Amino acid sequence: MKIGIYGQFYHENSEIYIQTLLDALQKKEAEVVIEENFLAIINQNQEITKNFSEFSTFTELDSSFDLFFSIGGDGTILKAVTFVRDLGIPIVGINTGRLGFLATIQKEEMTESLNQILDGEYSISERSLLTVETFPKSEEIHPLNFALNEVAVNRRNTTSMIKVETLVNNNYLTSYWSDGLIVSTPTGSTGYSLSCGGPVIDPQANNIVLTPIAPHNLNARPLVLPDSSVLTLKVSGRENTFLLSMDSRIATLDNETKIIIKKAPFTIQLLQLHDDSFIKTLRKKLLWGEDKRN
Ligand SMILES: NC(=O)c1ccc[n+]([C@@H]2O[C@H](COP(=O)([O-])OP(=O)(O)OC[C@H]3O[C@@H](n4cnc5c(N)ncnc54)[C@H](O)[C@@H]3O)[C@@H](O)[C@H]2O)c1
Ligand SMILES: Nc1ncnc2c1ncn2[C@@H]1O[C@H](COP(=O)(O)OP(=O)(O)OP(=O)(O)O)[C@@H](O)[C@H]1O
Repeated sequence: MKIGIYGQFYHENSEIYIQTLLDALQKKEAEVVIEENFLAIINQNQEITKNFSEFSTFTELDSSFDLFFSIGGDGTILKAVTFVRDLGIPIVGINTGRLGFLATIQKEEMTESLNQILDGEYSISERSLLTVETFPKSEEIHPLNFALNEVAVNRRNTTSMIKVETLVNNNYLTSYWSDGLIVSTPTGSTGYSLSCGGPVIDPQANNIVLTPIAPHNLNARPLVLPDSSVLTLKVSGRENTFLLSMDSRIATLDNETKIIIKKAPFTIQLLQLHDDSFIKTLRKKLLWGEDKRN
């Protein structure tokens, strides 16, 4: 069994979870490869007797890996996606962060969950992504021109609204006068899009959602589309530039840049324990069903 491990940060209670994971993998005689910066942080903070192999970029990973563990919160999982990309390696999120909406394992249930996973007792939740192309081409967005949660355009360095001219499959839809516009996947529908009034979309639904950010056109509402839709955006406004975000990554683009957003040709496999489900996550993380009247 060949395992990749990635984390962004190390804080007071990381040690126990990292050691628990390494011990469980050692018991299974797994080959463990740790992202080089994370390995350096671990070595600075805790005694590790074994010399682990390390990787630094996507190019050093391949489909021979069986699992890819992300130790942190959702932000760390989003960064882990930039290593795994289209390799089809199942991602296992261990939540040592705050919300941990995307995580597979909550730290309190780590040992039991790890045993199930290493015994193959899990399923895969396949998640669609979005890709972005711009004209003129922006080197800033490449090579990570994809997003698991959402692609968004936002005003930059101004309190003035931007205008987001939006076409769906080359048919003019509308121009959003707003702080910005979110194009979200089902996975991202519980992230930024939800905070801006977007709907929750089951990850198995083949949809995307356009959610405007504080739209001034008061009749503007989130729009759910088939994920086969190709979107063309063109931003203008008082400032000469605007922000394009892909999950946690941002780029500054010039007004009038043509942005093409469509479904990515690859998916991300999020590992899911047998007794977990999206519905259960809604209850656990968004506290659905917690109404005292129930
Ligand atoms: N106002 C907002 O709600 C807002 C603003 C910016 C970004 N975000 C989200 O944060 C993501 C980046 O995560 P980060 O940790 O780097 O940023 P962060 O540190 O600002 O945390 C954003 C919060 O959103 C949660 N989150 C991220 N993806 C989620 C998802 N798919 N479903 C439910 N909650 C999710 C994270 O757990 C975290 O609590 C973006 O992709 C975007 O979806 C939300
Ligand atoms: N800029 C930072 N500097 C230091 N530690 C950070 C920083 N950002 C996040 N962390 C810590 O690193 C861990 C992983 O961060 P990550 O962004 O993945 O999770 P989070 O955003 O805190 O949690 P979640 O995304 O699940 O709400 C978290 O426990 C968090 O406390």
